[in-house]
Amino acid sequence: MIELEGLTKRYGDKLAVDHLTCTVRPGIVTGFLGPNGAGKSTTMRMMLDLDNPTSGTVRIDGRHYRELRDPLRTVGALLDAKAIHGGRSAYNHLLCLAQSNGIPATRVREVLDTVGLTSVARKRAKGFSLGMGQRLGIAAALLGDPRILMFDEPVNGLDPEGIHWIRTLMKGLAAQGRTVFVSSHLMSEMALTAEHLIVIGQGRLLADTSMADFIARNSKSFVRMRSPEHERLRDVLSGAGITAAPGPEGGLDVTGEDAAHLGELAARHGITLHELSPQRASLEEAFMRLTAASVEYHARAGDDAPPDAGVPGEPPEGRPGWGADWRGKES
Ligand SMILES: Nc1ncnc2c1ncn2[C@@H]1O[C@H](COP(=O)(O)OP(=O)(O)OP(=O)(O)O)[C@@H](O)[C@H]1O
Repeated sequence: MIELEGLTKRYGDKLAVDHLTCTVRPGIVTGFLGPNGAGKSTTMRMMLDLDNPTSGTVRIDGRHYRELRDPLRTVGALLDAKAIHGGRSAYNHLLCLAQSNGIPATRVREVLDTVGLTSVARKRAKGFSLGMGQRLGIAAALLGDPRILMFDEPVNGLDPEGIHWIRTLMKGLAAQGRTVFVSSHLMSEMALTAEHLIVIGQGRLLADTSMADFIARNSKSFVRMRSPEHERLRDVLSGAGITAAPGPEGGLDVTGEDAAHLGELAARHGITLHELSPQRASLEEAFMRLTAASVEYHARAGDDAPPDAGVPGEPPEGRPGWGADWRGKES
């Protein structure tokens, strides 16, 4: 378990991490999300005692990192896969780590095998691809067979097979009762991997909740209906007190009603439906809604607008509708 209490880091005027209090629990994969510059890496560095907090504490299984007798056997971390001695072979890199931490050399072969680098174990790390470097970093994190694992952007540079492999690995480690804490910008991947989420923006805690709850709270779902009898369908819905917003390709988007009820209503009036599909928001949409106000680096010309958040006729809370600025100027 990792416990943060009032964790704060200030760099000059910049408050990189702002009174962060949360707990990363064992037995599940916890995702760590935040826009660029939100303070994720700074938080992870402080967790590993690589950076001193300005105030607040981090406890690893109840202790400060520097009080751990065998840190590598307690916490394994992948922070920066490029932080290796390029002239050393993968085997020697891991052997050095093992020897300086009282870990038997036999473990080096085991972790090389786990990450699929056995065939290149004697090759110098500087010739490794990005994905191979990530695998070597993961091997180093696993070396001490630790109860707690932290991965900063572990899927960076991995191909689809590699991404699938690390997802399975992380879920397997969590299923063994370990604490697994992982940051990633790949939302679709995070949605498949993490059960719990900690989301920060400008150093502050924005959410600490289950994946399902996070998506449900930060997005709205609706039902998309399409019919060759568009006008009749709209009249029937309206007659039943149901408001439908125009959707793409002549569809009608209805919020606040379940698909079965809408289907039955259409059937009672003999209306043919070509589409009756519940639309669930994705983690990416929910994340962009929640963090819109705390994004530090915006792209120009509105490229920071969220994708169609799927909420008919309604802009994300706290921000104008996409194109509102342009429409305002035109009128
Ligand atoms: N050594 C440093 N000196 C000064 N400012 C720093 C330092 N390290 C980080 N920062 C600032 O602190 C803030 C948080 O940075 P951090 O790298 O922790 O964010 P992040 O969430 O990991 O971002 P990304 O997703 O882009 O990796 C940023 O504004 C960054 O510029």
